[in-house]
Amino acid sequence: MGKSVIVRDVSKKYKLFSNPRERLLDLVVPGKSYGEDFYALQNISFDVDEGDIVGFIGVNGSGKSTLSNIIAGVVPETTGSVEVKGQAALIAVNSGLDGKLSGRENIELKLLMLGFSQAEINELEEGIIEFAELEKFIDQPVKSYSSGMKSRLGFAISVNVDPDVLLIDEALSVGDKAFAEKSLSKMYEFKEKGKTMFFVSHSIGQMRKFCEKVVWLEFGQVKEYGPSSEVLDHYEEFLKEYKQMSKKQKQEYQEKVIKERSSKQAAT
Ligand SMILES: Nc1ncnc2c1ncn2[C@@H]1O[C@H](COP(=O)(O)OP(=O)(O)OP(=O)(O)O)[C@@H](O)[C@H]1O
Repeated sequence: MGKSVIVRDVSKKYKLFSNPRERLLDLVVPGKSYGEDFYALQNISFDVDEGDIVGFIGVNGSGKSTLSNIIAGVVPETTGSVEVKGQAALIAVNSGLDGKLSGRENIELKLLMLGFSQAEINELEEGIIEFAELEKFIDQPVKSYSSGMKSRLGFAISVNVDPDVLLIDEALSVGDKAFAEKSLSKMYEFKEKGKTMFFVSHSIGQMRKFCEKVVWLEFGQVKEYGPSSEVLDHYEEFLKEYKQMSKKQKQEYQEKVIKERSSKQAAT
């Protein structure tokens, strides 16, 4: 079996500004940099085989969504590289939908951007609307949709384009149970077809059931990558302690992890 996704030394740097003025100065003053560099991801590397189902876990702010967005090609990496064999599609709450456009227009726009012809779009459109259960609302602007409706639309588009790599970012946590079950069975269908999938969730139970491997991200770095049962056992142990921490202790813990990581990087 070949490699499906190769992530090499990927870092994502954001600039953090303490006020709007600083952001503006950074934009307009030539040759000077304002704000503070912040690495949402730092030197991430791992490989995924074709047909693997990989979960991303980690506490809030660990970089799970940033990494999914980079693999999907929605957000560019600052340094490093990501190779994806075939086409990747991301399903995330609110991702890639334009609120001003109707549901139907969003479907058409997304498919056009993915390179489908008008004839192919016509063929796919009704199936997507039906899967999303949005027949009555499909010509309303997406900004009037509930988060569950948006998530159903995003899910329906992404699974119906039949991508080689599917990334699902918390999309099953919103919306109703019946749709979540329908989505899950679609995901099992993908699994049967041997597609590569990434799954971001805070639900360890869902992840145990569905994922074979898990990447545990800790504030921008890979803490562990391996068979899901093993990594999830370790993560659960960690969470027990982490949940006991006060807000201040959590902050200090995060700062310590980032500091250690940065000094390790500086030393290499
Ligand atoms: N556009 C941005 N500008 C600045 N910082 C950002 C931006 N996007 C994300 N970040 C920061 O990067 C870090 C990682 O965010 P990310 O959303 O990837 O984490 P996550 O693990 O998905 O979190 P959660 O579980 O809360 O969804 C966070 O500290 C976040 O504040």
